[in-house]
Amino acid sequence: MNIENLSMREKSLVFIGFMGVGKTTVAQLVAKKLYRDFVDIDLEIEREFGMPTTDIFKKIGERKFREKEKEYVLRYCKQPLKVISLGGGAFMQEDIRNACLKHSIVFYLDISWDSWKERLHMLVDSRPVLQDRSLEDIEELFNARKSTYEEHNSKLMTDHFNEEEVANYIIDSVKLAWDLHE
Ligand SMILES: Nc1ncnc2c1ncn2[C@@H]1O[C@H](COP(=O)(O)OP(=O)(O)OP(=O)(O)O)[C@@H](O)[C@H]1O
Ligand SMILES: O=C(O)C1=C[C@@H](O)[C@@H](O)[C@H](O)C1
Ligand SMILES: [Mg+2]
Repeated sequence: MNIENLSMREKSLVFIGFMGVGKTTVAQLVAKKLYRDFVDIDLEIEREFGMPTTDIFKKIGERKFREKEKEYVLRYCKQPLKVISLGGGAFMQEDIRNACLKHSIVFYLDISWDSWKERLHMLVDSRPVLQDRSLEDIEELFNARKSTYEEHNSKLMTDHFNEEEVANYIIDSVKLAWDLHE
């Protein structure tokens, strides 16, 4: 497969955004509705190491996690017909951004800080980056990452939509893009 020549319809869909915004949940739904393979980069890394992300960070280190993250994203984003959810920090790596923007269609799921902080209690145990940080520090990280996520092909503010509504919106906008580029 010549990856340089993927058509708009063949390109994989990649979800980016802050941790807990719903990338994994929505990507899984979108994959199902479009009959595509779903790939979650965090899950791929966890499978390889045989342990949850929190343990990978503790026992092997964030650096190795980030290397693996890059390896998996660069591999999958070039393949056709996948729906891929990235980890919340993946897009901070320039090589990942460049590869995704070149080979796939990048959807940025955004959320306001006020809505996001209501989810913190559900996330903290499984997201090592949130552990041992004050709410102020987390808000700073949330704001600091925003400008990097702004390098996308399409964006949705998800505050007032449930998972199903977000997935349906994405599918409608993907279909529109396919039609426009035909
Ligand atoms: N639109 C939504 N409205 C309300 N809750 C949502 C929505 N989307 C996802 N959630 C919930 O938020 C939590 C986090 O979602 P999810 O794991 O999909 O986030 P994520 O973006 O993949 O995070 P990470 O970057 O850490 O992988 C889940 O409990 C999920 O059910
Ligand atoms: O935002 C982040 O830096 C992270 C988000 C998660 O998806 C995982 O990739 C990991 O916990 C790091
Ligand atoms: Mg996820």
